Amino acid sequence: MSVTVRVPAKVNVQLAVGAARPDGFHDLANVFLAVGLHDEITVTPAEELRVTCEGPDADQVPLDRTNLAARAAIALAERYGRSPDVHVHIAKDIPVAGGMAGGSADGAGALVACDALWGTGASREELLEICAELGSDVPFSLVGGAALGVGRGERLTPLEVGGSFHWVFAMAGRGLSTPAVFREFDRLGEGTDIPEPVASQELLDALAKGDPDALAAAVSNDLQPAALSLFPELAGTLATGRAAGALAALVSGSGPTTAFLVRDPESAAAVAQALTASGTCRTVRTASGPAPGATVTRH
Ligand SMILES: C[C@](O)(CO)[C@H](O)COP(=O)(O)OP(=O)(O)OC[C@H]1O[C@@H](n2ccc(N)nc2=O)[C@H](O)[C@@H]1O
Ligand SMILES: Nc1ncnc2c1ncn2[C@@H]1O[C@H](COP(=O)(O)OP(=O)(O)OP(=O)(O)O)[C@@H](O)[C@H]1O
Repeated sequence: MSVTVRVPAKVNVQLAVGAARPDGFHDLANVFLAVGLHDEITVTPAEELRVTCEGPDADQVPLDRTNLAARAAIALAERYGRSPDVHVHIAKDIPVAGGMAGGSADGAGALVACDALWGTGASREELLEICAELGSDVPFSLVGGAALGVGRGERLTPLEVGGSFHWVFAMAGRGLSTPAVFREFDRLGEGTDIPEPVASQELLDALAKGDPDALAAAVSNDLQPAALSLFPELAGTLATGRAAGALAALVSGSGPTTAFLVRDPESAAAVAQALTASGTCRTVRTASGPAPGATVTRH
């Protein structure tokens, strides 16, 4: 018997970042949109907890107990006083260390899968609490759709979205460490007054209307200057997508994946082709959002 769960990647259509808190984290106004790029997590009863991974980036995924999927299984097992002895298999399509919440997706997926396999009957609130302990992005990977995250990004309010938005994503040749990007944000902001992060009303209205032009005018990412400072070549990728007709071009979360909002699938194909031809990125993918959160696909 095994359970398979499908979990989406995310792009941050707004990422407003406040000053560093005493605990080292930053308060955020984080507007998440789940997009149709997925990891699939399968859990099967086993002699002991073990993790395997397949996919283009599999060699970069830790297979020990630091893997977020393993940590999720352990956290749920501890809460229910049982052993976490499962084989967790990750079919990985979300780029690793790409700013698209790949590890977080696997954490949320393993949690939902183990919950179903073990029949723990945990409430949604309990699962979200465990997600928040695992990482700031993990609760959103569970709920999907679109949501505003405040605090570290873990306190979510679901958002209404009036249509589907089309995106092109350019994956870079190497990853960026999320803590390093936040540290660079702190360094670049030294000596300046950093305002409280707030969600943009224009952006929320654009999402609610499903209006890509209005969304393009409102997207923002306060981590982008820090990501570009650590990875200057991304500027060329952003310029290539803009020149090919993207309505907006931005770094996804902490990067280095770059995200291009486009009007329709035809425009997506043109932008994807230009990015591929430019040789400024490793892989190019198209996807649309919102996409549903962690979903059991086989039980
Ligand atoms: C950049 C984003 O992906 C945007 O959605 C998230 O804010 C990062 O979420 P995540 O990868 O789940 O991050 P966590 O595992 O919670 O934290 C990793 C590290 O990122 C930094 N971090 C993360 C979230 C936050 N609100 N402030 C931070 O400063 C901290 O250095 C932390 O040690
Ligand atoms: N299941 C997992 N998949 C990928 N990386 C994992 C996983 N578990 C732990 N990690 C570790 O987490 C690091 C960050 O990987 P991840 O793919 O989650 O980054 P990310 O997508 O940039 O995250 P975010 O967008 O949430 O900031 C990796 O370099 C790896 O060492």
